[in-house]
Amino acid sequence: MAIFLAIKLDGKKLSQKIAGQLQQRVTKLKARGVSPKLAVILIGDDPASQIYVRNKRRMAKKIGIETSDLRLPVATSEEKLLQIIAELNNDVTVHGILVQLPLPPQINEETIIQAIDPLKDVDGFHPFNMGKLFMGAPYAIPCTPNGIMQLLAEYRIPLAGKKVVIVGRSNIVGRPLAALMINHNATVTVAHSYTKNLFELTRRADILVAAVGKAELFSQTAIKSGAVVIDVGINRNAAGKLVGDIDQIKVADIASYLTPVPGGVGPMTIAMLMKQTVDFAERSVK
Ligand SMILES: Nc1nc(=O)c2c([nH]1)NC[C@@H]1CN(c3ccc(C(=O)N[C@@H](CCC(=O)O)C(=O)O)cc3)C=[N+]21
Repeated sequence: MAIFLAIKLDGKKLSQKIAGQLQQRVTKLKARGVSPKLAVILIGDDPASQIYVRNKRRMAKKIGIETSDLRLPVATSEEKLLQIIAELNNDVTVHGILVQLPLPPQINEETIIQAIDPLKDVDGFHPFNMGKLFMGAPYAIPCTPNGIMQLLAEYRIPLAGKKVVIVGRSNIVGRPLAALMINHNATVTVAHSYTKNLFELTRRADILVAAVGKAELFSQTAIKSGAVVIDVGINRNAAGKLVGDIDQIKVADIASYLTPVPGGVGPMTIAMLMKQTVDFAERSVK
């Protein structure tokens, strides 16, 4: 039996390298009188969103991107949020707008996403941007899928003709990642909660992406020897420890490459958010 000791796909390290490159671009922009600015709106206290906000602010500071974090009470009305978005859309000093998901039940997610100016939509969730992405001509790209693609490129992992299985069909990860993988000539299968014989399917993947939010769901029997494994999950296990959707210790013995949790996809999501903000700021002066 072939025993691989998986090579770590180090998102933390790559995110720091990207931060260094962005720092230089920001310096140039500032010399031209443009200070890249990202506006973040957080409603309520979703735990994953809290981690995101904290790490985001830290990386923005390091790069020199201005952030304005707006924390609103859980009871905020849809009307109020729409009014704030309209102000940010019209504010020429703001280059990127991000509304943290999930939203409380009184606010319609689709209405909010459609209210954001597509040209300031750093998440890439607006139907304009999703449509462009699915047509193979993206403008803004959702940050987590983009981070995964950058990580695979950094480690020179080929995609053309590869069997990619994505587990999870969310608008944030699964669907846009499927579009990106198709654009890179992979053969893509998207699995979800109705998929039958899930592990039989995942065992055939050259590249497996787990984005279901179930602590350590995938172990050795779910993975082909030598597969590339991407763990998008952020879960707490019974002991309260931060774990992914992959049983990391067991899968490290058979995968060829594996993203750790933490330090894999998470930091790449933030790096891509920063990159997209700088991209938008540069486009505003070109
Ligand atoms: N509109 C919107 N866009 C999002 O992209 C979005 C969102 N809403 N809502 C919440 C989720 C969650 N999310 C995370 C991103 C990075 C880390 C992250 O930095 N993870 C570190 C955690 C390290 C630590 O524990 O501090 C890591 O994996 O290494 C976590 C969570 C983005 N999301």
